[in-house]
Amino acid sequence: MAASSGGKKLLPEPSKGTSAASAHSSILRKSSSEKPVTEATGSGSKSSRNEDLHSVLVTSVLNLERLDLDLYSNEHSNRCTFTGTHHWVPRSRMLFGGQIVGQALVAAAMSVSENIYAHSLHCYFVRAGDPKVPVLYQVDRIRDGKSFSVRSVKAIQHGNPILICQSSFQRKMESPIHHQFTMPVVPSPNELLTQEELIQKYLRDPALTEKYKVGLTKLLAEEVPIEIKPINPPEYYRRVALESKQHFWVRARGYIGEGNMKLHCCVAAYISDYSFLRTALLPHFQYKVKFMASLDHSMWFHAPFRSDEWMLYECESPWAGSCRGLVQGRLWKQDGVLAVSCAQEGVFYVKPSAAESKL
Ligand SMILES: CC(C)(COP(=O)([O-])OP(=O)([O-])OC[C@H]1O[C@@H](n2cnc3c(N)ncnc32)[C@H](O)[C@@H]1OP(=O)([O-])[O-])[C@@H](O)C(=O)NCCC(=O)NCCSC(=O)C[C@@](C)(O)CC(=O)[O-]
Repeated sequence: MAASSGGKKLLPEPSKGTSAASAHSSILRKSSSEKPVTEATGSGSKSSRNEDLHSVLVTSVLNLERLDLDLYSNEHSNRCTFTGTHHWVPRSRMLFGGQIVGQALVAAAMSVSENIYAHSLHCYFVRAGDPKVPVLYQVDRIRDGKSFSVRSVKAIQHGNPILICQSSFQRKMESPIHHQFTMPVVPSPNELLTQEELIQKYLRDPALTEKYKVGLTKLLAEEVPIEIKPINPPEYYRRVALESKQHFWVRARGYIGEGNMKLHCCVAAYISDYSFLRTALLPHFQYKVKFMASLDHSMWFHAPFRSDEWMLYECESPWAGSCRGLVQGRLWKQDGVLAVSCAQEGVFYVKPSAAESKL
């Protein structure tokens, strides 16, 4: 059940001084009781996706259990992970950064009132997360002002912080000052293959070497809870220096439903870390990664969006050096509205790669 784990309803904590009764409904509960939504266009046509399907990101990966005031655990979603509902754990075997960021935002959002929304977050990944044990999320209520509230969340494992995340929430406010860049012109999602279809296409290449067949088959077996449609994906076997830019359409698998902006922000936090850092590696095909990890992750939420509808993820890396790389991203709605901006720095330790062809 999206709204509870172990039977406990996940209610945002009553802000101090107000009774639990006035606490707002869980940031998860609304989505599970919502009627299935029609497709992205909202055209009222019957959804072409399975209407009983809930996004696994909502029903487990971002589903926290309340242990005490401002203290949560992801044990339930971890249990799901260990009961075979596999969630994406990167090949680096560290706990996926996007999952910890998304869960930290869920925990922070449960401590603020319903009528204010996340507008930014800034995190540091200070230790590698252990996918084999639960994560505790400790929320510190830094300040509640008239228009803004600030929270600090510590994600803890084995008694040590693995992530520190500051987030800020704002009451809805209108302003005459507004501008945004123009969305890049790219093929629409229905003109493109999914990541899985692309891998199937590569695997049908009779000239592909066994080694790459094994790697691609492993990639295909990963149950990534995100649907991805790369735009102009590099030819898998071509070994050329590419510009440090990539675009792909992304959306959460399954539906989440209208109107639960806090939840869509948490899902976008998960999605934004997928393949983000690799943008900085695109020009450097002649090196093989020995170790790679995100050091920090920042997001700014500009306008309402649906993380279960196709969004264009525009990623670029303006700089890399000193074993670090900076990546910046923009999530665009299909109607051209800039919904989210992201930035992240990562650490890379590399070695020259053997100049073997994949064919
Ligand atoms: C970032 C650190 C590691 C810094 O912490 P630190 O203590 O300064 O770490 P370090 O620089 O001393 O070395 C850490 C490890 O890097 C390797 N290493 C070290 N130097 C070299 C070298 N010259 N050449 C090759 N390898 C090297 C080596 O394995 C070493 O491990 P150790 O030997 O100490 O057990 C720490 O703060 C940390 O682990 N933070 C958490 C990072 C994290 O978990 N990020 C989120 C997950 S990563 C992610 O989700 C993105 C990803 C990976 O999925 C991207 C993607 O897949 O697309």
